[in-house]
Amino acid sequence: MSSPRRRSPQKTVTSGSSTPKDVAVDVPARALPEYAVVTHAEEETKDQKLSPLGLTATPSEKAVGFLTELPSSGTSPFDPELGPKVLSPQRAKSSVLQTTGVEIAFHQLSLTATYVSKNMKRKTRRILKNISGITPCGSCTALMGPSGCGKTSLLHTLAGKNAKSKISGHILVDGKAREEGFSAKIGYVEQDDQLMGVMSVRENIHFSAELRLPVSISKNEKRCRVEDTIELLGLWKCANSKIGTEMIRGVSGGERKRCSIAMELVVDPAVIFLDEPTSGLDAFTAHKVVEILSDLASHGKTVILSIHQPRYTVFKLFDVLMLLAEGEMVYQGPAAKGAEYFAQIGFQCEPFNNPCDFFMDVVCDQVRRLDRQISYGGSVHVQEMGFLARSFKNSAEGKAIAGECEARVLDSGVAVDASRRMDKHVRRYATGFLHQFRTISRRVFLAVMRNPATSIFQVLSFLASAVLLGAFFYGRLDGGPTAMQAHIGAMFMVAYMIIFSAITSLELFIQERALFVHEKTSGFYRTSAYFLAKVVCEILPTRMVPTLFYAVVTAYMAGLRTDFYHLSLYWLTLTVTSITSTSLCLLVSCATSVYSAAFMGCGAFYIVFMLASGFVLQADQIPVYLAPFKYLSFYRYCLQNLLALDLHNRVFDCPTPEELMADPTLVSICLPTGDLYLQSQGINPDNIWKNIGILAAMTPAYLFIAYLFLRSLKKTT
Ligand SMILES: Nc1ncnc2c1ncn2[C@@H]1O[C@H](COP(=O)(O)OP(=O)(O)OP(=O)(O)O)[C@@H](O)[C@H]1O
Repeated sequence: MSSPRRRSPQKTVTSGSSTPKDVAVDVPARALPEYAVVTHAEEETKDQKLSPLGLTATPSEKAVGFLTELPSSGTSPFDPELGPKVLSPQRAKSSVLQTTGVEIAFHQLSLTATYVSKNMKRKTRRILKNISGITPCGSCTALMGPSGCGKTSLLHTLAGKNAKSKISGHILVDGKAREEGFSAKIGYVEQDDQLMGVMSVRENIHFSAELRLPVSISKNEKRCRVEDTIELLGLWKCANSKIGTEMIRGVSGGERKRCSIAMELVVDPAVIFLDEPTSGLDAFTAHKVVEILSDLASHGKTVILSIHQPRYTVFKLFDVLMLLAEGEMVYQGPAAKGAEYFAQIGFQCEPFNNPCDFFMDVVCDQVRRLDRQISYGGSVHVQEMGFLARSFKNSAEGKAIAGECEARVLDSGVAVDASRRMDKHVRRYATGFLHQFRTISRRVFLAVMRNPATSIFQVLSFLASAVLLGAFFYGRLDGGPTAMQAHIGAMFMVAYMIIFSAITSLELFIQERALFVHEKTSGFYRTSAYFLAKVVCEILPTRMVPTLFYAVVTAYMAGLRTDFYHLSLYWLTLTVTSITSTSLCLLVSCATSVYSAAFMGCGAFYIVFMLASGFVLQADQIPVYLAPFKYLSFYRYCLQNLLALDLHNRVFDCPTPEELMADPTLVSICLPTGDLYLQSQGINPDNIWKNIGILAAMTPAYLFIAYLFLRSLKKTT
């Protein structure tokens, strides 16, 4: 695509196919939408319109001023389906459209991230540079700009989701500092849909309602809200369909996105933030999604979204456009007036060019030239650097916005930088710990049951390995001359399989990590409630039940002791070992989001614990500095128990020297009694409960460290 041509300032917009390319004519833009300035007197009439969602608009409190020029209603010239629909009056009273939006103003807002560079040096980077802006109440504001210009960072900052970066400047909500509990008033839709794949659309929305609506709202009312949201977003056809996972076919991309919006809308927020809600959607679906958002704005909600180069029919739906480049504001105002503004500063939009493509060409061209000059080591020409940002700052529009923002800050009396301190308190939970724990537990339990990887495959894989192990040792664990070696080998393998099978749990948490971070930062629940529910409803049952099958099958097939005492202690030892090794996996998966790193980390721990167990190398052969691992080795405690249970009071028929002479294949480790072997390894058969106690005590220690890691998980910006 060619670079946009910069010309001397003109106040007109070129238009029409018959107009020669470079001639400016005085006609209103051919494809720019008609805009109507809304006054309070007209508002009543405007609010009677039927929106594309089919709702009768509720009175909205549109701000007055240049930013309130809202698109007039009307059928899209491009899409006949977008015309008004007639609906029953009941739907006009949707329970999720009760809260009207708020105005968000930000003044001199800067964001500086600290990060560790490739050469391990601590560096800082200014992502947003002293920008000011206003998103009026009941408007649909689009943040546009090239990749990396700071759209997501601005969304995060306004939503109070920036946990690590340094923020300076002011953020005002309806002219006041963001108050405690601001997060309860907003909805934030991430770029990647954060939904529970094994749950249905309705269940996902219900989960959000259960946790984010106060307990004072009755269950019935919550259900009504869920149904209203489903109705409003046109999700009734797929309401009972699962979202979908790698193994379960689910709903379409557009339905997923609408479900994500529904999860936020169900709490009736005043503001909805959306990070690139159309990414990955086809043009028609993207249009439908933005149409819904625009409609929510016309019903009073404040909608702020980031978007990449939308097509014109989508662009027409935006009320306010904020164009960013390199962390600076290069245009802000009515979306329809963008082309006019750029013409004023010398960039002319060609006839039939999509204004969005044009804006992006202008901005990207500046960024490209900057990049080129920087990468060739040349100095950046002062005129070019920040030309667009400077032009906007000096323009009448830019000055008007800066003036408005400053006036709001002065009126509010909020001290400088107060917003950063306040960010720590914007999150407040709508429900208590017990309610959160119950609701999350229900979801975790359902997810475990519905996910074949945690339910049927888990049991089948334990059964399969038990049958295989049993088959190898079938008939070998008698009291014959070679049996002792077989007994030791069998116990060694049983412990090995139980410990290494825990690695399957790594993936489960890593997959859910982004969902957890989203829900945590959106104020769904406390980390502790989530963590406890995960341990009680996922880790415990998915380890206890399969190990029961494993214990029974291996004991009977291999010929271990199967009386109640021995079998139950055998199962208990395997269960606590499995839970402990799974806790270690959880710890590692909380510490890193990279699956291969977590796999290697866990594998390394298991190997070290095996080597330090005293069965591979004798205890006194382990280097002193590695000796502490002996005490942490759950492999050691598990194997000691398994051997004690199997070999204590067992007698072996060892070959005599004569028999060995006659049949050299009988050469093997053989002691006349199992107790002699236990003694040689320093295993006390009376320590079975002690070992189980030590294994059980390790679990909370690992879980506590995992919980601390989980608590520290935050957004990276
Ligand atoms: N924690 C951080 N440390 C260092 N740099 C960061 C951090 N967070 C964001 N950035 C950088 O800040 C810039 C803006 O990031 P941001 O995600 O806001 O851009 P964006 O406009 O949303 O991009 P895209 O459209 O590609 O999603 C990027 O160059 C990004 O690499």
